[in-house]
Amino acid sequence: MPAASDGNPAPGVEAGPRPLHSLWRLRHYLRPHAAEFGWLLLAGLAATGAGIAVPLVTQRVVDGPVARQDPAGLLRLAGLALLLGLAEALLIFIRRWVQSSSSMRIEAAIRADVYAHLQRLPASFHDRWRSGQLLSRITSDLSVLRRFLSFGLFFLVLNLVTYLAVVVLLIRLHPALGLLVAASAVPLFLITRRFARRYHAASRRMQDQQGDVATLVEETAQGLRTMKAYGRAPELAARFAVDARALHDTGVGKGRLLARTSALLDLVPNVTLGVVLVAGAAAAARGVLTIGELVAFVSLQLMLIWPVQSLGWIIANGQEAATAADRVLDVLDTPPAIVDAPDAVALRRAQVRGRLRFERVSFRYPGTTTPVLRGVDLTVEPGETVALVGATGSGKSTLLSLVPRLHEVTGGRVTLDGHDLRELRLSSLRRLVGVAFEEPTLFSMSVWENLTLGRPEAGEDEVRAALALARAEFAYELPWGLATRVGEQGLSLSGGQRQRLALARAVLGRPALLVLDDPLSALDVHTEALVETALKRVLRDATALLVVHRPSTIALADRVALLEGGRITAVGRHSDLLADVPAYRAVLSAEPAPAPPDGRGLVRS
Ligand SMILES: Nc1ncnc2c1ncn2[C@@H]1O[C@H](COP(=O)(O)OP(=O)(O)OP(=O)(O)O)[C@@H](O)[C@H]1O
Repeated sequence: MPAASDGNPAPGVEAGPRPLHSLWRLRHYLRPHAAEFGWLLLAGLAATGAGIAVPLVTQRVVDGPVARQDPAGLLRLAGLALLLGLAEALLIFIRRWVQSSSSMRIEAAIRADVYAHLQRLPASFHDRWRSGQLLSRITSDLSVLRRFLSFGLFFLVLNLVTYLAVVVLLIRLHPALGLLVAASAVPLFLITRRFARRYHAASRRMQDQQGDVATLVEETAQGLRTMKAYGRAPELAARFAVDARALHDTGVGKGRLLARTSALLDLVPNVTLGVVLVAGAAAAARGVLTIGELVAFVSLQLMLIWPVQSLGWIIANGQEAATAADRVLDVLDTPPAIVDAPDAVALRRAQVRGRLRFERVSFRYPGTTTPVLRGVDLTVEPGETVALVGATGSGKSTLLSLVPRLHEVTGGRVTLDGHDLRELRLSSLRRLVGVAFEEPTLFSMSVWENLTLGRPEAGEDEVRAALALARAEFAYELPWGLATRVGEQGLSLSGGQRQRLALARAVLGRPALLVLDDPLSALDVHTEALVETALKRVLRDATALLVVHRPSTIALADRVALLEGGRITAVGRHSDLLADVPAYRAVLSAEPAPAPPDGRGLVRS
């Protein structure tokens, strides 16, 4: 669900005409565990059977040995009742043992699939979805599903079977009273139907609100420093209070709904029991029913109280599971728009010369009407470095993101050595392209793991070379060297250090294409000069497209392309463009111009 509607699902979703449909669609996760579930159900049914048999034994005790004053018969039947009790306890134990392990495995399997699917989804999906909503789907929604699979579903079947079996026995014991008990299912059905509808809507609302709260907490944790620095903590706290209050209110509403329904569900069997006691006693007085039969009837009827009482809880659990399934399927149903073509080919590094061409490329972000790129033509020759220059928001980063196919062109094509990128296997393409984004994201893992993200097989020498190239040897000085875990998003490192590690990651394994979004922006002048020298060496081997914000970085490029209004309006050597293209001069003079120490940068026009 897109951010715009997160936490505020469409009424159609709330009123979901087939809330169980989504649950049913997840049935294939149960299939590998069908045998376990079969045994589980068998054990449960056998335990219930043993439980139901006890009142029937009691009937024999009352009408037999007790009436005839026969101690030997009494002992036999008491022994039988004891055995039935033991069997029931043992079967319940076995059921619980099996139950938890299989449902945990199912939860793990769904989680693995959702996670894998999230990784296949295009960047545009993640642009639109709030991370907290994804987080809550992959954690709390899956726990809800597990609870349903391990308890709700099981008890739903078991209690229904118990109910039917007991009602049949009751009708056999006394048809009229038995039918009265059977008729009590009608109000139960009406109560539960109404409850199920209302609870489904409340569950969806609550699960979406949980996602909103998770999003807010996550954003707060991520942007804590900015928020504090701007003194926005009170506003955030107020926003949190509003969201948390809404979540609380929905939770309380749900609780009340469940409580009201449980009270009604309680009432029905108890009223029926009262009627049965009176009518049963009258029947026993008339001799239509033996005392033993009356005792058995009432004991059996008491066995219905728990299945009926638990009905509210089971339906609530089922509805929550149905909404959880809805929400999980929201993700799983989103098609991974960027996938391998059926006949996609893999290119090896050695086969690639590295001629990158944009041919009449257009691009529009999903859900927007204005194209960001419109008919971009640009060729980067093998080994050449082209710098992209353009006003902020002109689409430079967007253009770069088309190379590793993070977004897909909406018109025209991008080719590598004449191959349309869409004809290449994604895995192959992404190994050929080294990328470093404007925001150098590092993950909560070791420096080594961060560096070898795209090339897990990289050896020590390659990593050393990449670190040297990016002037990131400081990594060896960290407390545990390359095994040092960098904090969440690498916050324990400085911006410049993070950027250098991200650069080392991009150049690791000498990719054929380098796509760097302002690779030197966070470096101080001294480090920038060092990295620049090193980068020049890397850039000699690779075809590179760089987004450049700072005039000094243009020194890295052989040619510069000016991006304006979604088109490349000028391409050439920096000095030529500077002399001939006023728009180029204007863009550069608008950029913050550091004074490069060696005067390589631009003279402001
Ligand atoms: N995920 C997105 N969804 C919709 N529009 C987007 C998205 N990302 C960027 N845009 C829009 O596309 C345009 C180009 O953005 P892009 O980030 O490519 O520009 P840029 O030239 O790299 O900017 P900057 O120099 O500030 O980094 C902008 O108008 C931006 O608002």
